[in-house]
Amino acid sequence: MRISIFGSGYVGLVTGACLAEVGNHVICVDVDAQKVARLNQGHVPIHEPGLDDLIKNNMAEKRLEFTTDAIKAIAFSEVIFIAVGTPPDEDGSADLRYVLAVAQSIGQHLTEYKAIIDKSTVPVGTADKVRATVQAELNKRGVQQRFDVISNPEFLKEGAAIGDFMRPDRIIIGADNADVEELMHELYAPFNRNHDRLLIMDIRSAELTKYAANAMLATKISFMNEMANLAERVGADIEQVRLGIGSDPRIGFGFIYAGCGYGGSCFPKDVNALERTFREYGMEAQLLTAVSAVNQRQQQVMFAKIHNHFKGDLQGKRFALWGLAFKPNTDDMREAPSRPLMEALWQAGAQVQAYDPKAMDETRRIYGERADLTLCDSPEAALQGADALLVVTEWQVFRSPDFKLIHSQLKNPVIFDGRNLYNYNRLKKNGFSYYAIGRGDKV
Ligand SMILES: NC(=O)c1ccc[n+]([C@@H]2O[C@H](COP(=O)([O-])OP(=O)(O)OC[C@H]3O[C@@H](n4cnc5c(N)ncnc54)[C@H](O)[C@@H]3O)[C@@H](O)[C@H]2O)c1
Ligand SMILES: O=c1ccn([C@@H]2O[C@H](COP(=O)(O)OP(=O)(O)O[C@H]3O[C@H](CO)[C@@H](O)[C@H](O)[C@H]3O)[C@@H](O)[C@H]2O)c(=O)[nH]1
Repeated sequence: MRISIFGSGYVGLVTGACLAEVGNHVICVDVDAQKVARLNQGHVPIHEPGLDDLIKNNMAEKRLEFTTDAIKAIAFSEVIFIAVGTPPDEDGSADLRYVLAVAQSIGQHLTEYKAIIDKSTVPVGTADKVRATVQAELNKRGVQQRFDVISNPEFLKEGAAIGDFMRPDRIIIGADNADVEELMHELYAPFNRNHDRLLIMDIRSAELTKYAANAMLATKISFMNEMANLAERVGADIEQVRLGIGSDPRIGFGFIYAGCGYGGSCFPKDVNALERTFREYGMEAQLLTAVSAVNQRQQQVMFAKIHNHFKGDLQGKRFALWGLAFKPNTDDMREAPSRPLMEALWQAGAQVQAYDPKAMDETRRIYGERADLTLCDSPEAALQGADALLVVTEWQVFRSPDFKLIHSQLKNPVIFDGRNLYNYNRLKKNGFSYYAIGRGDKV
């Protein structure tokens, strides 16, 4: 098929590369001319495992191209994906201005039938707004032209995005007629060979499914974080509780890891946006309000433990910080728990010596040069002369470190582990002060 994709971010690039990989001809459009120029030179702006090769190979095979030329992309394609950002507005609701700008542009240039597929995460009712925006532009031009709007929310996880797209658990399609259902079956056939992964439903249900999925996952995490805080008080170990409850298949092991809070570009924003949707309809989202509040508090828990350990005196202290990205296998720092932690430490007069396998450039971009932040070349370099080690992101490389080396490099053998990576008793036995999340240390 001939496909165009508006938005060359995480979702647009992965969608474009994967659809090109199975033989489609894909044009990716972005308004960021610099990004497009760099993509055309083979420079992929994000770290996502496998994405570089997929993009380069498909560009070389001339199945994938990048442009700022929306008119060319609209004219070329039978199917148009909208995969632009839907960042939070001031009140927490999803800002639809980028989605509707694409819809407007489609309406201005539509000359033959197109299927418009919304892949961005958008509140219930957005497909209607997209349809109305396109139609208004057609009306202005006095053009009568049929088009369809389809909801097809994306469920990829950063760091595992290619696998998620190529081998999806499910492909949600919100459609309102049989022709587009058939078109969607054809589009997704290469990803749908062994089991039928397509779940076709009405458009509003598809739009709500996306928010409900993220809100459920965020709820599981906040629930466990709340339990972890209780576990500390009552002398229980959340890691044992996790194993104990996860083995009940009705609960499952996924997304029940306690830690220093969830981050990323999706959970915080989508939980808030869903809460706003409740309010818009005169309802109160009691559970979701609590899920967000628990997460915000959880992002402060590591700092509270550090503050208590050092009896409030953090002025001039130095901290080795392992992990800046919001999760492993990405360089994405959006809403990363490392950020409020570093900012609180700086506020208290402390210095940070940080290392992350992929997010160093992004950290430099966000914070620039500052005297209280040193970006180190290795996890070991970050340790030198530090008063304690803080583990914020569970990169594989941090899982089995050389504890003797850590002991010798740190000024004090103290570890604050925001991801419960280490053996609590062994570290205590080896002379470390070890603070994890929900593991019995009543600081
Ligand atoms: N990042 C994820 O893991 C993920 C997963 C599932 C769903 N989503 C959702 O998908 C959407 C996109 O997320 P993302 O992380 O890829 O965003 P992103 O911020 O990484 O990328 C969005 C891109 O859209 C471009 N853009 C803005 N206006 C445009 C226009 N009019 N025409 C063409 N391009 C335009 C921007 O320049 C940017 O490059 C959001 O709604 C998000 O909630 C994200
Ligand atoms: O048990 C867990 C699992 C995750 N996290 C944290 O939760 C955040 C989000 O993790 P994850 O869901 O793996 O990453 P995302 O790439 O943000 O993916 C989520 O958000 C995407 C955007 O909507 C959806 O497409 C995905 O299905 C959904 O998992 C990260 O900070 C994790 O550290 C925990 O604290 N405990």
